Amino acid sequence: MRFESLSQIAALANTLPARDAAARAAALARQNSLTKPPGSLGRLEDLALFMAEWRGTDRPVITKAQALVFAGNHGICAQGVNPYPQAVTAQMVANFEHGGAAINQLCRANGADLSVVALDLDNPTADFTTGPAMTEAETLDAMNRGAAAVDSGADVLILGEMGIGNSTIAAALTSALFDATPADWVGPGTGSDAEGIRRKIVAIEKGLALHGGQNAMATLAALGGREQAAICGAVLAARAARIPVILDGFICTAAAATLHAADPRLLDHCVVGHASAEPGHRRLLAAIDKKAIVEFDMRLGEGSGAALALGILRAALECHNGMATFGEAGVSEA
Ligand SMILES: Cc1cc2ncn([C@H]3O[C@H](COP(=O)(O)O)[C@@H](O)[C@H]3O)c2cc1C
Ligand SMILES: O=C(O)c1cccnc1
Repeated sequence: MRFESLSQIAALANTLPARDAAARAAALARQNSLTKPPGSLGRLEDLALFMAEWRGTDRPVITKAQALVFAGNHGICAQGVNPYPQAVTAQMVANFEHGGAAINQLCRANGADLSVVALDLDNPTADFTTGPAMTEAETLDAMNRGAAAVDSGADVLILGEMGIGNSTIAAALTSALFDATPADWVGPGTGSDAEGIRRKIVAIEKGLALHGGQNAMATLAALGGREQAAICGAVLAARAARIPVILDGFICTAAAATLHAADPRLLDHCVVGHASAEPGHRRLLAAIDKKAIVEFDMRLGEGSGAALALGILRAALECHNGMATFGEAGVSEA
């Protein structure tokens, strides 16, 4: 999949694959024949049907789970919005590569193959308080790198991000896309105090004054960053290959929410792994009408909440595929 222009993105909702209603119906029929009262596995049943309708089979399996973490650096750090220095982005990329980060452990625990894609870390995007963060060409390049990283042989894709300062980027995007009250979207990120949070709000207000009122993809270019654009590219490439996606916390979901603002159908194949403790995430989940799989008071990023939720998804499919039917087990029905 290659993106040539930002103005073509919204219309992809008309041409990309849609849910397979027949596979979903067949999976539901199986589910209702399994040795349990109908619906008694709650959201595990919803997840199995979600996998069925995107994989196009009544017995979906996860043979290969791919996890992708995109990393980028941000000019907005010049506004003092980040407690940690920008150098931490590259240092954490090295940590991912050496297996020392939380995401490495959560991928191993839940059976995902992790790749990290560092996007021009030595060349941060522009400070959006003084001009657009990215040109259209830079945005498209990052989207294409995100799309190219997707393994079309995967059965599920976990997405995450690393980029010091990007909790401000996420709140800027959600303010511009959903409602222009930055104070409703900003939070501590890695640990900003009240003064730091005030600096975030001021920076976002300046960004909205300069770049507000544009369409969703132009907003991504003006206020977003490379890892946000790469997440959008990966979400779309996954859709083209009918690969369901697990989004992570506030920052990852805010990136993908750009696509929702372009056309809500573009996120039909995405679930949200966890509800982050970053306060804007709850509000964002309501705005895009999605319910997180788990709520574990995590606020890390890196794809950590999505990787944790992969374990739940695997459990859902073990039940769906492995349980006996009433007939097979000789159990009496109601
Ligand atoms: C050691 C470390 C590991 C991380 N892993 C993810 N993040 C998370 O924190 C950053 C966003 O927060 P802020 O906007 O406050 O900079 C992102 O890089 C995000 O992935 C980390 C942050 C740190 C410091
Ligand atoms: O929810 C997130 O994605 C998040 C929250 C704080 C810091 N980094 C990421």
